[in-house]
Amino acid sequence: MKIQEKYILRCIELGKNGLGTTAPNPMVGCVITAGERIIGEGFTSPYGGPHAEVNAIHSVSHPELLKEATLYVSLEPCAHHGKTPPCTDLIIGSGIPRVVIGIKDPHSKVAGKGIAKLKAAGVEVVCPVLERECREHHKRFLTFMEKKRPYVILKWAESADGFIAPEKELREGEPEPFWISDRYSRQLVHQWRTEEQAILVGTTTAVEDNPRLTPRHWAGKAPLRVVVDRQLKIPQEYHLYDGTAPTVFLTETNQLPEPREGIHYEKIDFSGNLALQVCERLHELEVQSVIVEGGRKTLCSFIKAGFWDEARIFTGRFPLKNGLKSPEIEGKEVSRTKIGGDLLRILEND
Ligand SMILES: NC(=O)C1=CN([C@@H]2O[C@H](COP(=O)(O)OP(=O)(O)OC[C@H]3O[C@@H](n4cnc5c(N)ncnc54)[C@H](OP(=O)(O)O)[C@@H]3O)[C@@H](O)[C@H]2O)C=CC1
Ligand SMILES: Nc1c(N[C@@H]2O[C@H](COP(=O)(O)O)[C@@H](O)[C@H]2O)[nH]c(=O)[nH]c1=O
Ligand SMILES: [Zn+2]
Repeated sequence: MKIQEKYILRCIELGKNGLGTTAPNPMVGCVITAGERIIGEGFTSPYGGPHAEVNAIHSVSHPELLKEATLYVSLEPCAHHGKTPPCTDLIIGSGIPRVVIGIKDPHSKVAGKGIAKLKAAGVEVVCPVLERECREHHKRFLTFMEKKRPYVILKWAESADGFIAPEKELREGEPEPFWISDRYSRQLVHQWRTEEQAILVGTTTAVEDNPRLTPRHWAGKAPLRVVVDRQLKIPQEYHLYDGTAPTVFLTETNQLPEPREGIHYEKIDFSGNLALQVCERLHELEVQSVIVEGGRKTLCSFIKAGFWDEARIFTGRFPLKNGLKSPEIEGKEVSRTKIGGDLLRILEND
């Protein structure tokens, strides 16, 4: 079979339309070709809706062409009944003779069963194709399945001389964030918040900044707010208790306040490795990705445990001369971009 890698790249582009809405489902893309023409395309609908293959097959306006078509898909089609029926059944039923798959699905309910089912029905299958690109695209889902923890994105803003917060004297008055990065970076951060399932901060950040942690400057879904609060010292009149987004407090205390809508408490063990405890609990809660937005102690506990995948670091234009040092981190720098007056570096944990 002649495989056209460009159609798998197109699947990846299509799949990106599902960023932030499909989880815990993967954001799959699918292209159907007949000869040299694309006759159908689709991507995963928001969670609970049809999968990419179903949307692509239903987008074909001349279904008789399916008998000679090739279906390209970034991830192995499912073979099990989940919230929707198996995609393999629809592919086989529609008479598509060839399927080109980016990568196998590690989900225990699929893991090769989709490919086996297609082959058993006489469908010609090719897999993997552009494996590196498909793994990068499906990194959140794959990390969750393979490492049994969410994909972890560390994020902070540091001054030109490497501080993430000024000295206490500069922060008199109401608790609120001290802005180091500029408004363009802030908008980008709000976009990122809509792309991940959860956002996490440490106790001191919650107490000193009274953050909202919502994506107010970008349209999209607010992530689950997760706050480390061992002894529940964050005042209940703070924004994290305002009910504007579901919020989980990770605590060790049994004395929980009166229940409030959207506010949940999860007990974790604070005696050991915090990052490990957090990752295990988020895995149980089916959270596939989390942005850790500080502060220093919290970021350092994830770095020390090696539980991070990306670090997104803004460097502002101005020095602070003193204050709280930014975390020390080693990783492979994959990009450097100017965002307004700031420099954004992205590191990967290699
Ligand atoms: N520029 C930026 O991008 C950002 C700056 N900041 C700034 O950073 C400052 C806060 O940073 P920092 O003081 O390091 O505090 P953190 O926000 O990281 O919170 C640390 C606290 O969380 C609790 N905690 C319990 N166990 C652990 C553990 N194992 N690891 C980490 N924390 C644990 C502790 O509180 P307890 O003892 O009560 O249990 C600890 O003191 C603030 O001034 C904030 O404004 C914050 C975020 C981003
Ligand atoms: N100071 C600082 C950041 N601070 C982070 O943003 C949180 C505030 O979020 P919100 O209340 O939703 O606006 C704050 O608690 C901390 O986690 N972020 C940045 O991109 N740049 C900055 O200079
Ligand atoms: Zn499916």
